[in-house]
Amino acid sequence: EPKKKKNLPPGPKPWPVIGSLHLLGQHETPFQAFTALSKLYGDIFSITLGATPCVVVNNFDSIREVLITKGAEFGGRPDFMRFHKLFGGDRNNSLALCDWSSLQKTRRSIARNYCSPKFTSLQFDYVNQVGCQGTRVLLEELRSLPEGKPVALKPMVLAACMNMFTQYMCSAKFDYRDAEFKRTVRYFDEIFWEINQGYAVDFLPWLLPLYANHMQKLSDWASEIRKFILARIIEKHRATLDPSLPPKDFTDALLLHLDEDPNMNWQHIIFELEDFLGGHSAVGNLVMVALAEIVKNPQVGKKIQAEVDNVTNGERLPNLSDRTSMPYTEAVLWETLRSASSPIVPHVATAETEIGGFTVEKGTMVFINNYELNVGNVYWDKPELFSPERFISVETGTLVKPAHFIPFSTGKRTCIGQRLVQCFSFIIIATIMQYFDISSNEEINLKPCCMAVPPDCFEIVLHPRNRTGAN
Ligand code: HEM
Repeated sequence: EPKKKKNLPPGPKPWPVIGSLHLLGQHETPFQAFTALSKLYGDIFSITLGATPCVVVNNFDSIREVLITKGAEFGGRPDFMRFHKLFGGDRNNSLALCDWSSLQKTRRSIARNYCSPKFTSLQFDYVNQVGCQGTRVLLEELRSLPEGKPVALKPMVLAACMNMFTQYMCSAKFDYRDAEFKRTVRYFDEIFWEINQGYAVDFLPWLLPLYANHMQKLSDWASEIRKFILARIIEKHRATLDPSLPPKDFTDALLLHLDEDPNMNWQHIIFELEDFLGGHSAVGNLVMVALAEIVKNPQVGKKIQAEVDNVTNGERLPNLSDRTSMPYTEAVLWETLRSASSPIVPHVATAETEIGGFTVEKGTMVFINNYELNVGNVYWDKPELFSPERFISVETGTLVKPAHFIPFSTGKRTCIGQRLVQCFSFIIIATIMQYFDISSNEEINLKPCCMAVPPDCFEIVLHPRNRTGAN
């Protein structure tokens, strides 16, 4: 049988050594550069970055083909040095940065129960309880601050999120003033900011010596975090674990699995827990971006307040059972996810395959241009506006999610934490807005294509609301 001729996607001709990396530098972010290049070369184009062959997919049909129809052929992840540094020298220790494997299948299935609780389950009630408790502590902290002064809200929001995660997954919580806890939350946030940046060194490994200090910092942060988790969380669990009882939390479930499954080792357990606890940084950063949008768009804050006042009658704090009656608040979170447009982790083709009829060779890195899905004129009316109303049906007043809106990706490597994100961020935003009007004395600049704000970011001014009849 004659060999079929390869029909590779069109794209810019690479230069020696750097490939087409310079083209990405012509825009504020690589994803904006991808959109510009797609106008020249089409929705599926190839580009060489350093020496790495890549394909960029820019429209919903081809994105669906990569993530769903052919998800099994695009289950790999890129081999960036930074990823190895963060995970004890091997990125396959990480749930999000590993290649697909049967180990990954096991790890995802242990996590699913805890991180994607069904809405009617006991687990879900527990998420609600933990989220409300954690938010009450945050509220007390915020109410004790001097009124009308700018405050660094981020460390407090992150501490609240971390306590929700440690309480939910490890039955442990910590004082905001506990120095080791504070430091751990800070290191997690440094790492979250870090993995949200793109670096030329990812594609030009020979630059590595120049980044020696930076890489060392990454390893150090990760090992400090590991020490905290071992000393302050795992040791106690191990001492009290009773294998004859059902696991009381995610940590127990992981430890029990260690005894039962020969494919799991001690390293896997620690890293899996670390990965999931790290999810609190994503929630905290999302909350900060949502607060920034509320400051920039004061009418949004007023509408959240009207909704939460109406639902709680000013007599109690909001909780997850209010979500269905608070579509606007929920829509603010969706609109935050849309406008921030956090990148989807690149996938890698594990075999030769095709996208939209174009050949994609084994080992090709595939970038999903979800920036285009989130802000393209083809998909949205006035995409540049922050308008939560776009997610609310005019006829029914309920939430509607367009199929092309996939902030957590889709398919076999879709985000495992999305339910927790939606639950915890809802309670925090609804509660803060119930108690405070917020503003800022500085101009807040948010980076496009990024859900992260820097560890030391903008300050917020909290003005207690005049809520007559409220407690
Ligand atoms: C604002 C918050 C978050 C956003 C926007 C987000 C988004 C995403 C996206 C786009 C992916 C990539 C999926 C793909 O490659 O196709 C992903 C993967 C993942 N996310 Fe999230 N995520 C968030 C928070 C969380 C949290 C809180 C957790 C943990 C509790 C979490 C756990 C994971 C894991 C484990 C993966 C890797 C799945 C795999 O590769 O098999 N995420 N997330």
